[in-house]
Amino acid sequence: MSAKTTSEKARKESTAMSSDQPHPQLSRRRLLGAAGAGGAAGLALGAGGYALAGPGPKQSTAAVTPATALGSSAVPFHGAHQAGIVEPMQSTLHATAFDLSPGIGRPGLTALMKRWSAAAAAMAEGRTPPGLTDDQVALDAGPSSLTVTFGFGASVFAKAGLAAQLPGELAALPPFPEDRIDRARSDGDLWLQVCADDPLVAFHAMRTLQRLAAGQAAPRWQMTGFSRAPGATARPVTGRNLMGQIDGTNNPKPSDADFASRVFVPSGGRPAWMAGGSYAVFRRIRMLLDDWDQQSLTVQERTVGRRKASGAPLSGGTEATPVDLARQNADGSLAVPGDAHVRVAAPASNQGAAMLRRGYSYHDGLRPDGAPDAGLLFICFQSDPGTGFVPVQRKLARGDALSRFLVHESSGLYAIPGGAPADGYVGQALLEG
Ligand SMILES: C=CC1=C(C)c2cc3[nH]c(cc4nc(cc5[nH]c(cc1n2)c(C)c5CCC(=O)O)C(CCC(=O)O)=C4C)c(C)c3C=C
Ligand SMILES: [Fe+2]
Repeated sequence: MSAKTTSEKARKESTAMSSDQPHPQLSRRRLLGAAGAGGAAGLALGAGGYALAGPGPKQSTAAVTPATALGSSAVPFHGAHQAGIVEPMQSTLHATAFDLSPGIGRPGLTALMKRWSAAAAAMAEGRTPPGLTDDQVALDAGPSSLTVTFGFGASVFAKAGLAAQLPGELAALPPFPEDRIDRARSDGDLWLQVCADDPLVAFHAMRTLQRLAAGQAAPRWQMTGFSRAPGATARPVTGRNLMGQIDGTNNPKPSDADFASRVFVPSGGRPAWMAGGSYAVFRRIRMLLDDWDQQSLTVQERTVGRRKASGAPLSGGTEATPVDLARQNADGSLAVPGDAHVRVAAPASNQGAAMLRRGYSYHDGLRPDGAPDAGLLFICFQSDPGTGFVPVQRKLARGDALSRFLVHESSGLYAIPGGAPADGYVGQALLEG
């Protein structure tokens, strides 16, 4: 099987982030060959010791032979969808927004997307990207499941002379009650989500892409997030957020019949250049952890609607048991309280609205009052934010018990084009359409 076929097949087989089973998505990650240059075959074991199928990607002579399965694990850059959406979350995130430099226009944006795509593809295989003297920050490491996901903000379309191509789905998010959005740390013409299982690999990729943009796009804001390190738990489990909750259980799963239509714009959808793409909502949500930590376990569990230790719904069962929103306690009260987060956010409470969440924790030290500047870099992907994030957040902002412990501080909405073809670049259908 060719590397391309392997990559496309693996993408189709991708599944959602949370599971208490060995993660099927790990089959999409491949080990770079240990034999060095020239496209050596993939190794037999993947991250966590799961079997991996197919040959490894070709390596240039500049490729490093990594020491461990974690470092060797590679996620293909090319495919029908961009990488970094359905893959299991890596442990480090850099989210960066850029603004185009004045006068760059469509030719400059096209050149930048070509350069960025070539660099991301090379780094995803553990190769030094073309066009730069490498800073050697990741010199000793393999790709460590590096993914780079590119997005276009609404503001880039007019700047690039592409106003007619602006999707209606990129209309500004409405203001939500209690929002405290810092516009300087929001929006942006371009958005990059860089994720990897090694912090130095993630930093190197983010920094390399920033250097490649010099003169054409300048960083507007940059944030760093973290998730669980691979291997920290005895078996793959759903991650926890900084409030201590198991977070990600009820994400849409690729095995759901409507998964693709919820997350991706179909081929034949509008606009045509977004086929295979998605829309990402980004929110920096600070947690009032000092207040949260003062609540009893009972209050904390009733706030979310799930047990803190196990993630099981208050209506009973285990983490995997569907939430029974109708279930009553012996005294006739609702087992899952009326304002519990899982009730208010559930598709059943929002005309079926759903999104694929892929958020990362952040911790940026202390605020002036001594409270932790910490929370969740909430990221979600959906085929239409108007039937995903927007109605759910509208409802949460009005009547969610968890919102009393949260402050939304920055916000962004980005069109995530479909994946780059093997010989192409991300955004090609827009920029050459
Ligand atoms: C607008 C969408 C959402 C925002 C913003 C949001 C913030 C947020 N959520 C948690 C913690 C949990 N969320 C959980 C479930 C859950 N959350 C949303 C949406 C938003 N959350 C949805 C659609 C769901 C699934 C609801 C369902 O169908 O059951 C959970 C429970 C476990 C899980 O299913 O993932 C937790 C815990 C935090 C801490 C937070 C902001 C910081
Ligand atoms: Fe949530």
